[in-house]
Amino acid sequence: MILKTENLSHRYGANWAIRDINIEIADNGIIGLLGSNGAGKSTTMNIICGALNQTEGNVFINGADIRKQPELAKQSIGFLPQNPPVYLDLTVDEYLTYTAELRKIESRKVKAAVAEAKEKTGITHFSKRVIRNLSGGYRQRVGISQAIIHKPKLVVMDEPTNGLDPNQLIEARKLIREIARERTVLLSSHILSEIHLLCREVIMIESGRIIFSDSMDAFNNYMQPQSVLVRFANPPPVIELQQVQGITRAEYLTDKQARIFFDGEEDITERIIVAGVQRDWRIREVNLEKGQLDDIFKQLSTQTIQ
Ligand SMILES: Nc1ncnc2c1ncn2[C@@H]1O[C@H](COP(=O)(O)OP(=O)(O)OP(=O)(O)O)[C@@H](O)[C@H]1O
Repeated sequence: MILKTENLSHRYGANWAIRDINIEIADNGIIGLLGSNGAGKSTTMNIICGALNQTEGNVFINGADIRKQPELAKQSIGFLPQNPPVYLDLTVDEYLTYTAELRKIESRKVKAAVAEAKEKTGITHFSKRVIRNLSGGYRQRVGISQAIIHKPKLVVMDEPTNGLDPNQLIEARKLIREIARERTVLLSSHILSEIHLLCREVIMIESGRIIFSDSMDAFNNYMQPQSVLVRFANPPPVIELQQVQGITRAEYLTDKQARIFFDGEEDITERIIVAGVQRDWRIREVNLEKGQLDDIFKQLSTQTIQ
């Protein structure tokens, strides 16, 4: 097991930020920690990485208890915090050499480790550049370099794609995917589509509790289309629409356009069109509505389905 948390709970003063977070990750790939601002993502990640002491519960990294065997546990984990801890006045080489030493990499192996981390993140050509003079995207790559310099089995990244411009975003996703080929990446985001793009599994956290934890495929089941927007030139009454097999409910949004809800019928558009032709509804437009990501987010946030 690469990561296991047992009933992880933390409070700041009197307020619980997270309660009973249980996570088990056994395989390589990208796992997403999804939650809105203040849901408890950073708290969870900081504890997993040993940067914050939990109030209750346990964290095991590759079998080692982060509290009882911190050095052993930290050999298997790399961390990219929300604000990467890069020293702006150091060059890339100086900074990575320093982090390699912090990671207790043997001195004769430091140079090779720095070179490899730079190569993996595509920053070799900036080796002598002072970090202050790098763009945000490249500073972040330096942050990722320090997170992988000791070749950990698990890399934790707190909102790694936040604040990047569209080009940097594409590059960052590519890099994260490459890094995850040989290890596990646990990354957080408050953006559903980001998790959707990158992750094999998703853990959703809201108000400090896990409300969903399963594969991205299982999550996608919540995004099956459930409604269809239909525009008619000759709109029928709702009651007539509801006579079509599979339609559970219908409502008019304008005098010509209706939102029609259906239940598990894959060929619903065909049925509507056939009925429309038979009954002269004169259908002008049919659009399947996939459950909006934000709707699912709200739906899951208000019910516990784990
Ligand atoms: N140092 C702190 N002292 C007191 N309360 C805190 C502290 N850090 C976080 N909190 C509170 O704990 C809760 C969880 O915060 P956390 O930063 O873990 O959430 P998050 O999901 O990472 O959100 P964000 O994306 O905004 O960082 C929030 O209610 C937050 O206000």
